[in-house]
Amino acid sequence: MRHPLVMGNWKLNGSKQITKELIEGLRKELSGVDGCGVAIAPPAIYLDLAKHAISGSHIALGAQNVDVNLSGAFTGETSADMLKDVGAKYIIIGHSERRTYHKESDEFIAKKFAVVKEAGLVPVLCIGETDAENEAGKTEEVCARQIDAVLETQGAAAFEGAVIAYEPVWAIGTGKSATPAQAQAVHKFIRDHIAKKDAAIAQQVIIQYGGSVNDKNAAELFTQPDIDGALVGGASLKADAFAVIVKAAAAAKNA
Ligand SMILES: O=C(CO)COP(=O)(O)O
Repeated sequence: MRHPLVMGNWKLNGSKQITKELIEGLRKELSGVDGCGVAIAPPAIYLDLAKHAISGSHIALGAQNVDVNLSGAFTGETSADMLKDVGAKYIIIGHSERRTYHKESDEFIAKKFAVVKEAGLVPVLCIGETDAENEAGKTEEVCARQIDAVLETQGAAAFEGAVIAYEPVWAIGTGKSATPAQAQAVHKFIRDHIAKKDAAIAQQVIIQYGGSVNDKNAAELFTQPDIDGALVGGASLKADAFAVIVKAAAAAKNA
């Protein structure tokens, strides 16, 4: 039985003060909420502070990126071992903002996937099509290609305990979420695509939806059978809105 996971991707936002206050707010709002995994991914520089602030709560720590190398002359990078050392568990890789602004390729992201698994951490593999690809009817082709980069190099077993986040690029930060039916169709395609290699692995993989998820639209998204929580950007910066999303996922799970 899959558990939903709601994860906040803070992106390039926050400060020491905001990190402490946001986590304090989340702890209050989420106490007693059960049935849904919760994680936050603050900027790397605040991970250690966040780890202390979430201590004793159910909130897990995530990171927004990782390097493919474990150590050495790679100025400015952060390794999987370092993320593990500070207590991060869920590592976002392949976010569309990194694919776009940092020209990360499917192959490079697949290497990150392997490094994260090797460190015993959980990859959160972001995939999704652009507006133009969507218009051209290439959604499934793009998602399959982005998943195949991992499937064909590491096999279906690599997805055991892993998380996939379907984030259509046109829905990110636009206020224009995919409809529950649209997202469900793609989530089912993704699960079926993995099932062609290994049905059991496909059944257990968590597939989050991401892209303009907020406190108003979350509950309906979570009624869909293949939507296992969400990767939340903007709304994860407000404790009350993020808590509503977590509670909606927990309620859908317990329904
Ligand atoms: O990119 C996202 C999460 O990784 C989604 O961002 P928004 O929720 O702000 O659209």
